[in-house]
Amino acid sequence: MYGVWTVEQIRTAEDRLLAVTPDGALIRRAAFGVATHALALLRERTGGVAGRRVVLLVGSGNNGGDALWAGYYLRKRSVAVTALLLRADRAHPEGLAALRRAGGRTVEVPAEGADAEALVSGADLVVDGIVGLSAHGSLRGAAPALVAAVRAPVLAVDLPSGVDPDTGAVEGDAVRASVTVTFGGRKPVHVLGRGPARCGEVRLVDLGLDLPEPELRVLEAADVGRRWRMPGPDDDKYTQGVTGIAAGSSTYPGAAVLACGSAVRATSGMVRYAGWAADEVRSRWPEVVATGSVEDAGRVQAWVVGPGLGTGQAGRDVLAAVFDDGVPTCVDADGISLLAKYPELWDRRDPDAAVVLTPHDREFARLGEPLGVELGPDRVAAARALAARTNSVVLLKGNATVVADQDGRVLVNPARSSWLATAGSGDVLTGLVGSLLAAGEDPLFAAACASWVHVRAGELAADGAPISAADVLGTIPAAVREAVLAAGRRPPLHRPEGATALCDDEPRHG
Ligand SMILES: NC(=O)C1=CN([C@@H]2O[C@H](COP(=O)(O)OP(=O)(O)OC[C@H]3O[C@@H](n4cnc5c(N)ncnc54)[C@H](O)[C@@H]3O)[C@@H](O)[C@H]2O)[C@@H](O)CC1
Ligand SMILES: [K+]
Repeated sequence: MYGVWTVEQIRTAEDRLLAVTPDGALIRRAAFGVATHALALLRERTGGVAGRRVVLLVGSGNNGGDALWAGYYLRKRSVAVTALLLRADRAHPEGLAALRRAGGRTVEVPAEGADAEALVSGADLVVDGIVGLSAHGSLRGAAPALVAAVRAPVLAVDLPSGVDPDTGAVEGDAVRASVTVTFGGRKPVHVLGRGPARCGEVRLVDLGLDLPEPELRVLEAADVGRRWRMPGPDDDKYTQGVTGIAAGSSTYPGAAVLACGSAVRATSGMVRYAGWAADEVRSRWPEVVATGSVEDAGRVQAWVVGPGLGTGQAGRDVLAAVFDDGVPTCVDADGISLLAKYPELWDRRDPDAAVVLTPHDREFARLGEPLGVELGPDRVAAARALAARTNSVVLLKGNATVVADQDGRVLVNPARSSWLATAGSGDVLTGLVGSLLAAGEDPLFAAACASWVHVRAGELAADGAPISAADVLGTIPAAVREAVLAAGRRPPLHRPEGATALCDDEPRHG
């Protein structure tokens, strides 16, 4: 798990450190880190560094100062450095002097006697020091044309210019980097919105900042693997948590089949189905105990309700019956629309039983609007507000998934590809959330671990080509296995000490 700090948190910590460090020491520390990563990139892409052409795009603040100082360090390694000054009158004076002293070339933009765009397109590496933490809005002035002329990999200083530091939003022209070198701690731009796609690989340079509790956290494979419920020698199908799925209809049986399948694949606990698609579920997943109604379903430790349920009276009755059961519940899709349409359903909910809501943007708006919660560009704030207002965990789907709980804790799962944007994908996610809730997981982590496995299973299934939601079901065990192994956990085979451990569903020989 790693932390993500807001721009304000980082600035406060930087100011405290600046007050007790010699003038310019911090910026040189940051710039040295940039230069180190730039050298590695050059070596990787061109096989060397001496004589390679690096162009610095330099804006008016300390971000440009970082780039200029990095240029100074690159000159020490005989790199040919040209700084394009977008605001020559406001370029960082010490950085500029240092680069010139070391033999770097500086060109004012618009360039006199030099074609700035040609310089950019002839570079082996471009360093983006246009704007950093003080950025507002998209690229402007000469910057868009220069950025469009780039042919080489871009190393972004702190963040890709043009991307909003606190939300990752991109509203116009913005840099697309191969590598982003950031300082002190990761910021929201590195994990939210369009940020991850624009940042490329994010590398962190330690500045020795004394940081508070992070605003957001990101789960990694090992965090998910540490929490995943694995059967022990005393477990049976009931003790691992029974997941109930109330989804699908005669019109939409697929939602039921997918949600059941994902719960079946995610844990070895039992799965019950209640609804109008019992025949379809049984024929696809014989291990599911399928009945026609929630009342007949038998005991479950958590419910999934909503996908394919419809938004009429019949769906309303199903949601009411699920709430009456008083167990942790994941409400998705039509379930969310039902809550928006029949707000009195909230009264049926046991306030002590966790609810996880998994809306996409339109469902969020439908539910949030009457409650006075708007979905603006700050998706973290929106998810937090809806979680507090509904006393629930809110998993807001999107390019980055934001999971917030009623206490203000937030976990983010940045997307690494977009293959999961396919029909039925949400049903798979819901089944995962339900199975983790049934296993007794903390609802915030149930939602976030489900999202991690969902994204990873999608990546494994896609492997560079389009996939169906059913394909994602197939790779859930591989994603779980990856997480469990990353956590260094022994798969549950109960083999004698010293024997090679295999996961249960790996082929065994001999
Ligand atoms: N505070 C510190 O000691 C440290 C700061 N560091 C660097 O300093 C950066 C922050 O520097 P600054 O606060 O000076 O500000 P920036 O360099 O981020 O921005 C400078 C100015 O650019 C202008 N600007 C805003 N949006 C723009 C846009 N879209 N296009 C063009 N210009 C725009 C604004 O007038 C802004 O004040 C960090 O991102 C980091 O790179 C690092 O050197 C680490 C240490
Ligand atoms: K930048």
